[in-house]
Amino acid sequence: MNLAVIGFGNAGGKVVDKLLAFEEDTGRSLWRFALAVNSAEIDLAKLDHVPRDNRILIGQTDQRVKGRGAGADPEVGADIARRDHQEIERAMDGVPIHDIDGFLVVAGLGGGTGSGGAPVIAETLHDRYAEPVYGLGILPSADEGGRAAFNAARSLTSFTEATENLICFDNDTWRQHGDSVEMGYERTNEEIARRVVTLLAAGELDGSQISEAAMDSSDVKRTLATGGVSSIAFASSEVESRTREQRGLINRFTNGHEESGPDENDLTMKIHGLVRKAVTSRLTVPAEIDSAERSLIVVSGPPSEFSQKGLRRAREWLERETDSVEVLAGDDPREGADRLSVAVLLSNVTRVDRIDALQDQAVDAKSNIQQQADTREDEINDLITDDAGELDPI
Ligand SMILES: Nc1nc2c(ncn2[C@@H]2O[C@H](COP(=O)(O)OP(=O)(O)OP(=O)(O)O)[C@@H](O)[C@H]2O)c(=O)[nH]1
Repeated sequence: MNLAVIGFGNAGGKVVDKLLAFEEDTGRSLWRFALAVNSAEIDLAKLDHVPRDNRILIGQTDQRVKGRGAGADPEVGADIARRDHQEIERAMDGVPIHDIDGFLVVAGLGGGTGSGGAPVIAETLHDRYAEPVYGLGILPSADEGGRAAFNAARSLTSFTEATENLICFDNDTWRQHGDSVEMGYERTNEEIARRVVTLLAAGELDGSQISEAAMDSSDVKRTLATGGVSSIAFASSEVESRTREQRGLINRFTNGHEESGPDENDLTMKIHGLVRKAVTSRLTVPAEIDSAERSLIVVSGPPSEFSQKGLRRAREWLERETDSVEVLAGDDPREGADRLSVAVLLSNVTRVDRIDALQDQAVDAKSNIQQQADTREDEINDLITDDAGELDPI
């Protein structure tokens, strides 16, 4: 696919930066336009890959923001996104609209700018362009507290409604003991980029080789066109360089039509095994896979490692596991790649415990926030006046 990507807020910008870095490192070219929008000047300055002219500071004239962020208040994030929409839209004029299959809006949902602003910009894009708008929403980890859960649960509803599909990534699931916050984010952002780029680069028109079972961007679009929330599974294995060269040679002699031979069974098992491994290991957000409406398998790597039989078996296996006939599978040839990677999109998953838990935490937080607001004025009064009311203020 070819996409325009927009990062909203601090996490949104950092993840977009990583998506661009991963694209560059792996010789892909799926991002046809990248924009970072934030209310904190300092966060925009830290980005490495988003071009300077494509970094937009919003909310500068808002007294609550003044270039320093939305203070984890999504109402502020939504307000400034609405108020400064013209500036954002002006920047979006640079999108090569005839060259893209859709938009991807990225944000962390636990804060203010991304949580409130991303659904607003998704809706604006939806109204202005015919191309589909997808979301990538990062859920806060449980230990970030009630306010982050409250923001994320509210944003999840509006972001899902404003997009064709919201791919979720759960920080709680990917947290590791011993990581500092920044180190943890650096690592998780790389994991996000690996998964999202491997999945969405399939079918990109970049002049690279087209294989017999090549994934088409319309397949990816169809799988994403369900509405709701999605999760990505991923696994990869190293390609031994000698084997790669040997297979490449055989492929050249047989014009890529090698159907059987001593290696064919190995390749079939390898691809089938990788798909099983991906789906049974950690997903971007843990979900019951048989609740997915549609799925898509992308196998990416050197074409000498591909096996159509392996792909077919993997698809049949996933159809059984998801109890659905809506499973598409294809490959994405990357000559020279040193890994064989599999990304599986589980689209419109409806049983996601982590989202239920986030909503429970948000409901508790809402009643705490309400309770504290109700009693706060009395408590302040109690503190600043004497018990018997004998003292007069000056
Ligand atoms: N995976 C990942 N999550 C992040 C990162 N930075 C922040 N987050 C998550 O994103 C949420 C929102 O944080 P930010 O993006 O900093 O907030 P913001 O949208 O800029 O909003 P304000 O700071 O209130 O203006 C946090 O609650 C974290 O859960 C990151 O680099 N990677």
